[in-house]
Amino acid sequence: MSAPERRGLAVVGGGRMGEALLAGIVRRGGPGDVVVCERSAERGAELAERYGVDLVDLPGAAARARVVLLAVKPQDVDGLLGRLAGHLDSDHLVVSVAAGVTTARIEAALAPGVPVVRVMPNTPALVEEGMSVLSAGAHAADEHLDEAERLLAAVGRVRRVPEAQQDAVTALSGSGPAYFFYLVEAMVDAGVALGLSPELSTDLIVQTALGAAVMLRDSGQDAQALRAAVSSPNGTTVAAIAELDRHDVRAAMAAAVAAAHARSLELGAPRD
Ligand SMILES: NC(=O)C1=CN([C@@H]2O[C@H](COP(=O)(O)OP(=O)(O)OC[C@H]3O[C@@H](n4cnc5c(N)ncnc54)[C@H](O)[C@@H]3O)[C@@H](O)[C@H]2O)C=CC1
Ligand SMILES: O=C(O)[C@@H]1CCC=N1
Repeated sequence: MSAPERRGLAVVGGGRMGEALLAGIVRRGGPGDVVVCERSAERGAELAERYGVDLVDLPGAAARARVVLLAVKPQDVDGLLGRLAGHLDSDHLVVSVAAGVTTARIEAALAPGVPVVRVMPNTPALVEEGMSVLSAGAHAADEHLDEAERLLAAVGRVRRVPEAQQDAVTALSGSGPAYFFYLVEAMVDAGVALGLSPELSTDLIVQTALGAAVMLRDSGQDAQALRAAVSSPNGTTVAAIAELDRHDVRAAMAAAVAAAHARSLELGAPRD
């Protein structure tokens, strides 16, 4: 008997990241061949209704989809694979976004030869400004990377790295949106402390963040040059940056990224 013709995509795990990817992919290509599988029945029903996709169980996900995208927490990956493995074969493509979890660990839980691609996306995928970084597992050929790239390209930019770099990528672009949100929280609070309303302070900072990001992307100048252009001699910006240096904000950022990297490695360590 020949293998069944499978098409489409199953998103397994419809939490914050699963939904961000689902939303972007459906917005681009429509709900067509997309299904969702979610442990929480209530959450699953909410996603099915919101995006017009079918809600399926794990066997249903494997039966309907060629690409099975795992978006559960790293701690839940092993349990999930234990229930899913028997339904997957080498005609599937497994795409995992779980931080830290290596392709070798996923492959070990699956039938021999099932291709696995590890991806580190980020939540701006929700607004089609995601950064997704792909690595091939042992059985993933270029065609599998191309397929994963086409999928993720619907929600933003895509790059490829050797898997050894994925924990560093996770610490930078995976967690990175949170670092910018943290800065925005601090800047809005600082504006409020100076007497601005929270609404005005937020508006000023969000537009400033957006403008700065577009300049970083489009101006052809690097961050240091752009910062120099804001910093009038003996002016306000120089006074502000001196305070950031005095509080060693660069060292704090380096320590934060190193902590995220270490945690990604920890999450990837095989379970007992
Ligand atoms: N949140 C983020 O910014 C990013 C998250 N990731 C990765 O994405 C994965 C998910 O993270 P979040 O969405 O933040 O977590 P989350 O906790 O919001 O979502 C996980 C979802 O998976 C569901 N789930 C758990 N076991 C399941 C199973 N056996 N079958 C079906 N559904 C199941 C849960 O009910 C939950 O809705 C993690 O591995 C994380 O490392 C990667 C990049 C960025
Ligand atoms: O915080 C986490 O573990 C996930 C992975 C990268 C962003 N969120």
